[in-house]
Amino acid sequence: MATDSWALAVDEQEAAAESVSPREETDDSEVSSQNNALFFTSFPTEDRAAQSLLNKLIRSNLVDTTNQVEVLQRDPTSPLYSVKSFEELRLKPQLLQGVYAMGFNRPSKIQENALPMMLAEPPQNLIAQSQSGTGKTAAFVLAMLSRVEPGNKYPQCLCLSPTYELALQTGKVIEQMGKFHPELSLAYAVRGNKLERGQKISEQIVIGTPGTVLDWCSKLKFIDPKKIKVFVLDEADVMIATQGHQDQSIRIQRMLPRDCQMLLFSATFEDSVWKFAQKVVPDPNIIKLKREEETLDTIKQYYVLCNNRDEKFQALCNIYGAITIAQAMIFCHTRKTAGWLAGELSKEGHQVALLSGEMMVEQRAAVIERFREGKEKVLVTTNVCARGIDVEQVSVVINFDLPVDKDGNPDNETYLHRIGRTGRFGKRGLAVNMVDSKHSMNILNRIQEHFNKKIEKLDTDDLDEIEKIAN
Ligand SMILES: Nc1ncnc2c1ncn2[C@@H]1O[C@H](COP(=O)(O)OP(=O)(O)OP(=O)(O)O)[C@@H](O)[C@H]1O
Repeated sequence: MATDSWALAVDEQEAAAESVSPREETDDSEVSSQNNALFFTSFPTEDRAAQSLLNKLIRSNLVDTTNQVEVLQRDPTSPLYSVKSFEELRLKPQLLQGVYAMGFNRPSKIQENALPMMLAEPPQNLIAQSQSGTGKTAAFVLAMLSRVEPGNKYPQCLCLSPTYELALQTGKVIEQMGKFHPELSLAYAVRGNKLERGQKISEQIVIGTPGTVLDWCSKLKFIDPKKIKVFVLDEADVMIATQGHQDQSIRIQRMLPRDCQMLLFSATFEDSVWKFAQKVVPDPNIIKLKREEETLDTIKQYYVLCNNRDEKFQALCNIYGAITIAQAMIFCHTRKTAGWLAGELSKEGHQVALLSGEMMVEQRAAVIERFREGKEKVLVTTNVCARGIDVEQVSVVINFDLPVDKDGNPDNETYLHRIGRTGRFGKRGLAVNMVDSKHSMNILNRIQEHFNKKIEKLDTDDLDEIEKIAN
């Protein structure tokens, strides 16, 4: 594909429209004098004595942070492996405190490799790929927190997320990691955060979705883009490959100073997107995975043969009947199927949450929050939730429908992001794909070929077999 025609055409199909809903980008820049305390955060200092004790316990390993992670962080073939400690990464003391308070013992591979590049002087650009759930967010958040000058009360770091709920999630990570830096503050440039016209914001870090950030930088002038030192694109490939996001991101980039540091992160980069990224980011450092490294061995992948939707539902019930599932995410192709499935699961007595693209972004964020808190154990969704969402307890991902693009071809990137909602940071995960036709078997085979990874067949009528895969 030529680099100038790489952008995906606006997707006509409902399913693709879900992948990144444009909803959060519509008309979110109205000006009002509403109270926005929710969207502006300064970082409080906590009880330091208690915190320092906790830090010591964590460092001395008296507070357990799952054995599995410990083991993987010592395995050179694991993406969590690291030879360095956080101290060796030369983070500021307040950030070290933040990192340890979050329960992190050692950096992951991407953190160990990317941080020195991101913190080098003079600042260097970076395009980085690392598997889902391996700590990319923490990596670029630490870079931003390291680069801001707290005494300067204006935005210096700008981070773009493709969706409202991801922006909120990343914002929470910034707040947690920066909480020992009381003089730092964060603004959320998202739909619903309405400011007085003419206001200049004083927060040093801004996290937001592209449409709102663009308005804040241009039309509304809440941010002076010329003062931005670090520009982060999270889920960079989807930002580049989605027409609306791409236009907005490029327009923001053009307003930034020439020497502004650009950091692009994602778990996946389709070839044409990767080439484009290299074109728009001057002299980047590059961290790229080989194709066979993209999938995580900690996520076991299976498929189930069915003949129709009802059989897929029955297979799902059998899985639930055989194994204990902490929390599950189930992906459907359309809102309609997601709605139907959520209804059927509820009838079976499951606590189900439904999340799809037609919901208001605030509603979507609330649904995710309830799911994160464990109020619902099953989240039925579409591609709108395929990326980035980090809920530790998700032990199973079900592809009720396999991910396909608008031409009906396998959407390998979405597949990887969907199954990556489980198996976060060394946890074990299970991904089950429902295959209901020759066509979907063909899709599955092509996904296997793409990643050169065998997806095993599972007979869901055999309860013993299901039990085995969960062990
Ligand atoms: N060094 C670390 N030690 C322990 N846990 C960590 C560390 N770094 C990150 N984590 C945790 O691992 C989980 C996954 O991290 P994160 O969300 O940053 O992954 P990601 O690579 O951005 O994933 P995705 O590709 O899905 O967006 C989070 O819950 C995070 O708190």
